[in-house]
Amino acid sequence: MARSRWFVAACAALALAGCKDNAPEGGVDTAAEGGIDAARLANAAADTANWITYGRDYSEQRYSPLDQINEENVGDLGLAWFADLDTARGQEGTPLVIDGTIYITTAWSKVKAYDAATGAPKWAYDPEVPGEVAPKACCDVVNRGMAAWGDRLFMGTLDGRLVALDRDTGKEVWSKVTVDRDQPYTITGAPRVIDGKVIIGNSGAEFGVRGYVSAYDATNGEQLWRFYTVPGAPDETGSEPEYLAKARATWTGEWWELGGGGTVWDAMAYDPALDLLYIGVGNGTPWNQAYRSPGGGDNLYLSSIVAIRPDTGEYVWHYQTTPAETWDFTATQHIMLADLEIGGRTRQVLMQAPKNGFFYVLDRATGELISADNYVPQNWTSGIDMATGRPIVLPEARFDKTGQPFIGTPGAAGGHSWHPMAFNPNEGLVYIPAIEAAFPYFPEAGWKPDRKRGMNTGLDLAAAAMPADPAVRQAAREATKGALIAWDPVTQSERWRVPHSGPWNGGLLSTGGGLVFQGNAQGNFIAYAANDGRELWSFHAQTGIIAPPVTYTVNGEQYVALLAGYGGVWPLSPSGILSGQERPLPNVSRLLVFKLGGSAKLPPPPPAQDRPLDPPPFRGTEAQVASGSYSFGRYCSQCHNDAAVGSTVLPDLRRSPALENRDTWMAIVHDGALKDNGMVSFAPSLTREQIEAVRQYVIKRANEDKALERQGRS
Ligand SMILES: O=C(O)c1cc(C(=O)O)c2c(n1)C(=O)C(=O)c1cc(C(=O)O)[nH]c1-2
Ligand SMILES: [Ca+2]
Repeated sequence: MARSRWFVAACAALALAGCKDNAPEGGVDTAAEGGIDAARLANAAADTANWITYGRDYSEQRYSPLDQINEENVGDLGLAWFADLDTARGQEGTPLVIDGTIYITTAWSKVKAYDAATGAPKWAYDPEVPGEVAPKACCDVVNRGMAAWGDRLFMGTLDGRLVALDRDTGKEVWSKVTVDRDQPYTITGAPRVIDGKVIIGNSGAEFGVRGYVSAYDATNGEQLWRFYTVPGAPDETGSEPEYLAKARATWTGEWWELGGGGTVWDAMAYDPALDLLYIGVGNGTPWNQAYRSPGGGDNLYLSSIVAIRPDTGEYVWHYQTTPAETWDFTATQHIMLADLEIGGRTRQVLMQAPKNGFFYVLDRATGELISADNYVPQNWTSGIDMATGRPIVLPEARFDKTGQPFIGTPGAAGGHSWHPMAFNPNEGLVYIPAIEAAFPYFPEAGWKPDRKRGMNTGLDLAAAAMPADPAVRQAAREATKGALIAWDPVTQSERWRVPHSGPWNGGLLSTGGGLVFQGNAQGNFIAYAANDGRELWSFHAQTGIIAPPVTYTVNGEQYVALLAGYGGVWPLSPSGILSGQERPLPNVSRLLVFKLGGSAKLPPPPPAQDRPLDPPPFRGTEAQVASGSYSFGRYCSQCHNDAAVGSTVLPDLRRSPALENRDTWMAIVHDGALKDNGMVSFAPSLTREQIEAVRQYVIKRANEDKALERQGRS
């Protein structure tokens, strides 16, 4: 096939020496006139009016040169318009803005389009994800965004579809199921489009799946290639590509039974000149390596950054951040590309601040480790051995080997999660929405997987539950924080930081106006000075913010937009007392759009509707509490919080009216009365006796917390 129109255009636009013809024989060429094509995507960084791909451009820098809103005038920023959303779950999406229209994805994989200047709704799309899919999602029913190509938009749905929508009408053009629906796969991450190929990963490594990314033809949804991140069952040995055969030698036991993990659930980036697609690979299943790969081994390509050819899915290089990972240390975090002056020469680098707490700078052509240093405190490692590129792991951290509990820092939430970072080329800084939170890893002796319900971690999540002890709780609160960190990737050092009272804050935007924007758990959307972190402006959004902002122009006027709506893993799974919120904020999901002089007002916040903590008296037995506590940790705490100390996004079971009545509880937990809301039946995994024991456990927990509340010591 001759060089296609778009490709010549992209090369000309980029003036890239390395730009070469790599279109496959009979490959796709779906660039539409006036739509998004390769040239437009390659030029996205300079296209300040728009935000046409997840990370703003293929390098995922989330830096916009726009400077109409700047350090001098940001105090005049005000709400231009807002739109209420029809879900009250975590909003993590990055909007796309294309030629005056803003497109968002919300929780439950819904899509909406609005006039980007006025907020007039244009269309809405609902893929009608069945509520029953929710428990397959480890970390809320979230969606992070879309990709654009031609006159279409592409998104993954929580139930594993890749959907193509007509950008003008929101009508579905095609839809493909990208996963085995009998397995606990979901999709939360945004696809990317390269050369008419839609690249999409998936999620599920807390439960038991085999990770991969796939490419689909944007024209018709035909699958073009699939790249597995971990080797499959032994019967695949003969047919597997070399990179998987190499990986096979780094595993032992029967890892394929639970899939091995290695999901590509968030980060991707693309270098058009090198023609390399970078994917971030997640943790293993189960977390505890003693059960996953009992003889040890690096378990490639878990926790790795892998470079692949977007045309063919061919492996090029990899860098494993955490060999033999056992702490849920994903390397799925934001992958950002930049050209930096290091050691007197310009290096083409790839940067990542994955969960394990190291900030990595790699050569993105070769995967060579240039430097790494910790951006948050760590207690699992004493640093990186630069000769091998491997972390030096402290023996006590390997709970899988010692069989002893380990309180790890960073923990399973990571030093940084999916919340996007941002770059400022003028300051030479990467801004990191960092997390400082430990996790109690208690290995479970004699652990057995459950393929039907609940997480498969190989840990005893009940043994590590937060006790009703005010001193322990206070210590945990003090140790659980967040920060906006301005990181110099050349010197691997922190230039400044803004401390946050809680760990779970919003993704970032950096602008040519010398600003860094971030929302936080307290519900404040704040503009900081890019050079020293001074707070310059703030807006209260009535709900916690986790999503990253974007910026764009319409008719020459600059706007800043973001989704508000607290959720994601933190409000669902860790104890609700570790939110860092001064007062619990409800989920009020909205799209908020700001401009200079904007004067729109939000309606008054909804009244606090917390039911009082007023449980029935505890009349259960100690045996019930022991059984119920174990089941709660394994099956319930994923969504209803550690030790049942709820937050504001999902029902706080300590306050549930169903606690009063055994039959009501059974109708919900055993019979699945609320399955359409996501609360499925747990009968496949738990007997009626065990379900009743969970009720008794929650009643006991609620009474303990009520007693503390009375003493004013919760
Ligand atoms: O292993 C996986 O497949 C997987 C998927 C996801 C996801 O899709 O949201 C998360 C995680 N892991 C994870 O470890 C994690 O901390 C996490 C946080 C969030 C979130 O949206 O708040 N998702 C996920
Ligand atoms: Ca995970």
